[in-house]
Amino acid sequence: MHMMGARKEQWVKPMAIPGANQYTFHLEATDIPGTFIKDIRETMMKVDLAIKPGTNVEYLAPWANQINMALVMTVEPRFRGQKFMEDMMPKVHWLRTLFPSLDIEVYGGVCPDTVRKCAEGGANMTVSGSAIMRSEDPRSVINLPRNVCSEAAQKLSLYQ
Ligand SMILES: O=C(CO)[C@@H](O)[C@H](O)COP(=O)(O)O
Repeated sequence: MHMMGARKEQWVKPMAIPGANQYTFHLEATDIPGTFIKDIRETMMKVDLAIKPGTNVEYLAPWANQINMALVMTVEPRFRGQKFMEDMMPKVHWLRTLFPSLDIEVYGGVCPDTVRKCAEGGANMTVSGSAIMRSEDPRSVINLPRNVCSEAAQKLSLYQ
């Protein structure tokens, strides 16, 4: 679950009870990320921490060892079909360098033309909405990130 609305704290247990297994919240939306992480962890869900395009990635670093995944948003949260913000890739690369085993996701405007940039930056997970819905071959759009991310991860590990 990627929670973008207000009062996300109140939804932790209602999401866990029917079976959600991961809970993504935005760093910008809480003053108490540590408490929130602990509350999610207690439900046995994975903890994922997201940052919006305007947020400095260094604010995420103190929490990186307590989460399962960092989500670097490449559009402003809200609307489908926005343009991929390539200038977010340095954030992904910075996180990958500091936290080599952290899952890093990119979300927003990810399509066959942009997925390689995400993977080369260091993302190992991507989310696509519009690209799949608009494609005449949605299966290939779904499969491509898996192949591209795994190739890029191999290359990145060769350079380390
Ligand atoms: O939900 C959001 C952002 O909050 C939408 O921007 C889209 O769901 C992102 O996916 P794409 O359509 O850009 O792939």
